Amino acid sequence: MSSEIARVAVIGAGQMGAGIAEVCARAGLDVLVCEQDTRAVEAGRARIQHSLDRAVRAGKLDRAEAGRASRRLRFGTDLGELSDRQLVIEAVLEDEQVKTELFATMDKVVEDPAAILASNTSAIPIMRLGMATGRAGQVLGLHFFNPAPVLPLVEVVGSLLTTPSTVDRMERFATDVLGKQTIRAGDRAGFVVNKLLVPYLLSAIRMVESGFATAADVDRGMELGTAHPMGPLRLSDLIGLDTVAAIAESLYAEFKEPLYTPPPLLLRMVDAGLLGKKSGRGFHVHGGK
Ligand SMILES: CC(=O)CC(=O)SCCNC(=O)CCNC(=O)[C@H](O)C(C)(C)COP(=O)(O)OP(=O)(O)OC[C@H]1O[C@@H](n2cnc3c(N)ncnc32)[C@H](O)[C@@H]1OP(=O)(O)O
Ligand SMILES: NC(=O)C1=CN([C@@H]2O[C@H](COP(=O)(O)OP(=O)(O)OC[C@H]3O[C@@H](n4cnc5c(N)ncnc54)[C@H](OP(=O)(O)O)[C@@H]3O)[C@@H](O)[C@H]2O)C=CC1
Repeated sequence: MSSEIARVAVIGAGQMGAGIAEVCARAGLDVLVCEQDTRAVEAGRARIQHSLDRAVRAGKLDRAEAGRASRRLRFGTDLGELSDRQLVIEAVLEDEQVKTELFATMDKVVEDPAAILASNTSAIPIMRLGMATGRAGQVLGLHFFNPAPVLPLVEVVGSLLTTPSTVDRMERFATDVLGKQTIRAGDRAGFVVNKLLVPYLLSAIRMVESGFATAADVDRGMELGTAHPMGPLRLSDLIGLDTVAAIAESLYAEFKEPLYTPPPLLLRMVDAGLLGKKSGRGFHVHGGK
């Protein structure tokens, strides 16, 4: 059944939306990428091209196949173009109001009543997104990991109202079509991975905030001492400090446990526009965005 999905859309072409769109195009799907304006479209297009070129340089992707993947991507700014899509994956910023408004619009615009609406949210309960639509049975979380073309996992999250056939179908789609590996997670803020990962990132930020250790030493400690590919401050910078703060807010709102509260240093860095890799500076300075 999963092979029936040929026409997908990805909304948002930031670091995750671009990565998910690339994964879908490389899997042979017809991909529409929607962004807010032409500036964001061009930034998203460049992000995907850069990543495809990188895969070609690394010998992971044939140049001709990269060209075919590029040609499977179409970009636009008009959500009306979603009308013929069979699956829409939302990957805009981690803001519940923005996402619920978008789900309501997607529901109106996508014509096929059997089409599936998915969110790449890091932590927002799927039920809230489903309830913004008239098809909560076909709304679920498809949570990719950064960088999406590289990391194999997709968390599949059904809400209380998502039909079991939707969850089964999307699990097969993620494995058989996209070549990912899946786990199922319950519909609680943060699902499985972020509920474990984010308190660790917040603890590392608290260590830096208190002067207990420097960001460089915390990162070196975890990289050299536990073989993590990147330490928690560098990883927070990769994710985006605005996104880390938003995930912490969702976790705290759901569980009311102090370990989920965003440290003031994190909030001040977000206020200052020090968002990590995407803004050029966070806990570390980054050469490229
Ligand atoms: C917040 C959420 O909701 C959920 C999340 O995503 S949590 C964050 C999860 N992500 C992580 O934990 C990332 C941890 N870090 C890593 O896995 C690695 O450091 C990394 C893959 C990002 C980079 O790996 P590295 O070995 O340091 O660098 P590098 O050698 O440049 O890259 C390794 C490979 O990834 C590829 N790669 C790295 N960044 C990439 C990107 N942004 N896009 C595409 N490909 C990328 C490289 O091309 C390279 O491919 P080859 O092995 O085929 O050459
Ligand atoms: N970063 C990560 O490691 C991971 C993030 N996620 C989740 O993926 C989603 C996207 O995150 P990420 O790609 O990192 O974020 P980015 O900041 O890289 O991209 C966010 C995207 O949302 C767009 N956007 C901003 N405001 C609006 C709006 N009002 N309406 C529509 N689109 C808007 C942005 O466009 P513009 O450029 O014009 O502002 C941009 O394309 C979030 O839900 C996040 O939690 C999931 C897994 C990992």
